Amino acid sequence: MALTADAATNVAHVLTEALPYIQRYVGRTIVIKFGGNAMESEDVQSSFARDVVLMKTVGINPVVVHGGGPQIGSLLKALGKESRFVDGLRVTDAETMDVVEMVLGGLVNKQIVSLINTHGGKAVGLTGKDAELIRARKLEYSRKTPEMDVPEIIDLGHVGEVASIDASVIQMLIQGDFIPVIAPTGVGPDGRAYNINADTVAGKVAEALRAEKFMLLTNTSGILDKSGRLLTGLSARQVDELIADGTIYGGMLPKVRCALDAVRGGVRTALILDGRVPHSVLVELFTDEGIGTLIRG
Ligand SMILES: Nc1ncnc2c1ncn2[C@@H]1O[C@H](COP(=O)(O)OP(=O)(O)O)[C@@H](O)[C@H]1O
Ligand SMILES: CC(=O)N[C@@H](CCC(=O)OP(=O)(O)O)C(=O)O
Repeated sequence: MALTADAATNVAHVLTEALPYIQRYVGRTIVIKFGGNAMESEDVQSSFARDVVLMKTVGINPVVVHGGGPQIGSLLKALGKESRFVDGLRVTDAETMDVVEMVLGGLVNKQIVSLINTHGGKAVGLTGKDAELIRARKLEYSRKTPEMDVPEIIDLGHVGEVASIDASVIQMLIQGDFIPVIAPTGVGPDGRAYNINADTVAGKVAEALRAEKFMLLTNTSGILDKSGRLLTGLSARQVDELIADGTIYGGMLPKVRCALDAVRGGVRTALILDGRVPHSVLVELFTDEGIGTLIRG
């Protein structure tokens, strides 16, 4: 059945609105962090994969870094192990580290790779161990509240921080028209695996690639204020205030911190947006309105 004249005008409007954005982003790299919470529905995974393939098809270079926190939690639970978090970071003993590698590098990574390929893309899955893409060291974690005289040191086990990113393998894949899909596990100097927060890895990858845009897809419409309203744009100072008064907490902490680091490290824009909304990546990239919270340096 043919479109009505009104519907045809709407379709034409959407397509032409996208043109200047496509022209702006052609040849540029966009790093997308796909969070474990956002990826829980099959529809969302599928629409995400289509968006990524569409980007690549029009000449943009998407690089995917995924999470998988809830998926790690489910397997740990099935194995009778409890998950414990400190400020959004999973306390990772040796057994947990094995599960993290299995779930992130195996299950979740291959699921995303396979979906992108089903939609006509050429995705290649990597962990930090592949070509030593993500070199890591143990994260020495400490925190201090106003009531404490000295900072409290907390041993998070096999949790790492990024020492360096070797972007050469990613660049090679981009040039070969592949879509890199990266799991956030790092490798230490002794070959040991480290569990790194996926937001942190994605931010460092975006910096190393000097990405045009860094998009963090999560399970809220962006950063919300105390009454649940979306904050559409935040400066570094506003972020500090929202952390200090407890509005930003838990899993949102690594997200805002790495978004800030990324924009300070040369990424043009960082955004936190709702990955549960189908095609949120395309709406953000190709429409005048955009969605989510924009983080400024
Ligand atoms: N100010 C805030 N606005 C929105 N979400 C927040 C805020 N502070 C904390 N959060 C929490 O952060 C969560 C997102 O982080 P996380 O669960 O780690 O997601 P992901 O799996 O996508 O990385 C939200 O679901 C919410 O519970
Ligand atoms: C150290 C640490 O906390 N690592 C995370 C890695 C996965 C992740 O970050 O996944 P999401 O993006 O889905 O939360 C974890 O073990 O859950």
